[in-house]
Amino acid sequence: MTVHIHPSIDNGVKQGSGSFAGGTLVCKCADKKVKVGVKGDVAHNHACGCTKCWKPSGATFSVVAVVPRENVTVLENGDKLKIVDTAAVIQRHACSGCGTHMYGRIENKGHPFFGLDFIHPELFQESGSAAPGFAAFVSSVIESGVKPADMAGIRSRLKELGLEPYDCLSPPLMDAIATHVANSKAA
Ligand SMILES: N[C@@H](CCC(=O)N[C@@H](CSCO)C(=O)NCC(=O)O)C(=O)O
Ligand SMILES: [Zn+2]
Ligand SMILES: [Zn+2]
Repeated sequence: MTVHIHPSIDNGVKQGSGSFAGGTLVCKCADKKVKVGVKGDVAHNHACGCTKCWKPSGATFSVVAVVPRENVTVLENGDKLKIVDTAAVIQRHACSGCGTHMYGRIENKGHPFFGLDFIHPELFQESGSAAPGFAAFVSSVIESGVKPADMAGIRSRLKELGLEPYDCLSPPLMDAIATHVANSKAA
């Protein structure tokens, strides 16, 4: 069985240049494209199996990373952006023309990841941004219709690609969340 994870990594994970200075995210509309500028490189890039992150056609996983929110600026056709789910922790601003999620923003100041926006590096018109380094919410692909029997093959392929599979976030990110919670309780 051929396991498709995501078109940007199915032929191997291409490492970033290490000096990506930022770029422009572009939606998939034929005209009046939404363009979003991002300063600097991305961090914590990962494949995400959750049902909420945007996946291109045919992908089982999304590829999603974070950048400081102050580094994100809507450049063109921002009037086409609509929040997918205003009740979600991550408010995903999607193009109403093509459905592409252009950036996801956390507005809850108490959230461990407040200050970071979620973006999809494959939308950069420039190459060289940091590569994905792990896979998160892997079991969640079952919620999107993947058969439980296919999970062993999916985890095996992720490992082959060098993306350690986790059913939540990576240990460093889970530690960061727990540290934030502990500090909030202590305060
Ligand atoms: N099983 C659920 C999991 C959804 C989920 O918790 N997703 C994470 C990771 S998104 C990027 O890594 C999350 O933080 N979600 C917050 C939000 O989406 O607002 C499912 O698959 O739906
Ligand atoms: Zn669009
Ligand atoms: Zn996700």
